Amino acid sequence: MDNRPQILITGWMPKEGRDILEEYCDLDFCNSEKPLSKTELIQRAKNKDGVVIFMTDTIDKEVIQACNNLKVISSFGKGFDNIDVEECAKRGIAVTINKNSLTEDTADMAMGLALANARNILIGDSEVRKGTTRGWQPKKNLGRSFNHSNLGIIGYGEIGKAIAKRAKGFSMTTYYYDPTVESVSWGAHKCEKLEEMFSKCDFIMITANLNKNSYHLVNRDNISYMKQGAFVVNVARGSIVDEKAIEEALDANKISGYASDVFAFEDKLAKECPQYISSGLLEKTEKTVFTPHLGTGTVETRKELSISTAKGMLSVLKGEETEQLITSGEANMN
Ligand SMILES: O=C(O)[C@H](O)CO
Repeated sequence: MDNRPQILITGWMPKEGRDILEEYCDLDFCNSEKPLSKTELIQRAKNKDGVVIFMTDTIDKEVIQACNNLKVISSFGKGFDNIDVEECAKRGIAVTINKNSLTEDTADMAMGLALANARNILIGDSEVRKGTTRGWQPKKNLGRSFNHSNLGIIGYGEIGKAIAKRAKGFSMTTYYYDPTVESVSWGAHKCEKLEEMFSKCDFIMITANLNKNSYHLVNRDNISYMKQGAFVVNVARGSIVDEKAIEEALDANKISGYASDVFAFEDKLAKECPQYISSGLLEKTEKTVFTPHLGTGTVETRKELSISTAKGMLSVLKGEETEQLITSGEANMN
């Protein structure tokens, strides 16, 4: 790097990553938790060599075309459904993501959501706080066992495998659906068809990338193959499920629960662009558990993400190889 590259960081990012970048680059750091508007984003990114972006930014064709000096976009995360990767590839802009930094915490979150949902942890918490319980009762709030159940994982990448590792500790039998992966790690059984997996599993966990193949992958048709009373857990992207179909399946008692950290309203790819979670889902407090995209929300993981994002960007700027690089919008499901 002859001249110091000019880098925009579009939002707040832990100091550790900024320090790494600052050694080699000049930073324009938006120290804010509120995403930049498209106009502000273009304004600040257009003369930069690199941009660190977050899942709340939309890097579409218009942004990419307006920033014709850009050499690298580094996402502070793993998902890249908010970036027009094909347009980047066409224009020779490198895109880096974080393949491993968030694996373990996201897998923990999936297990936590499943347990909270199936074991009525939030309902119990609410009763204790309201003083509407006498403590132990013989048949009130009975949940379903998580241990020794059948688990189905959609998307068997790093997060899927980290969930399967945890499932072993719960003595679960694990299946996965991922056409791009052949793996027997953690004793998981591959299912060629989603319907086949659905028909076997008590818990379904979604960890796949959102792209045009996985959009509404869990839909009205294939929910009908799910075991009566199954639980669905989503730590990937809201639009991988058809939220309306989930709502109907809960109403019909086809499934017992939906626990999700992610929502269609967050997704740039969502065709229907909902404003928020439907009131129909929100009202089902006994059957649903929701968290506001906290899968990577630990001090440790956010720090690790900042370091790894900075390193990914520097590798590109220095012309070094990095496994963080992605080149096509149709990368596999992991
Ligand atoms: O894809 C990701 O990186 C996460 O969902 C955002 O924290």
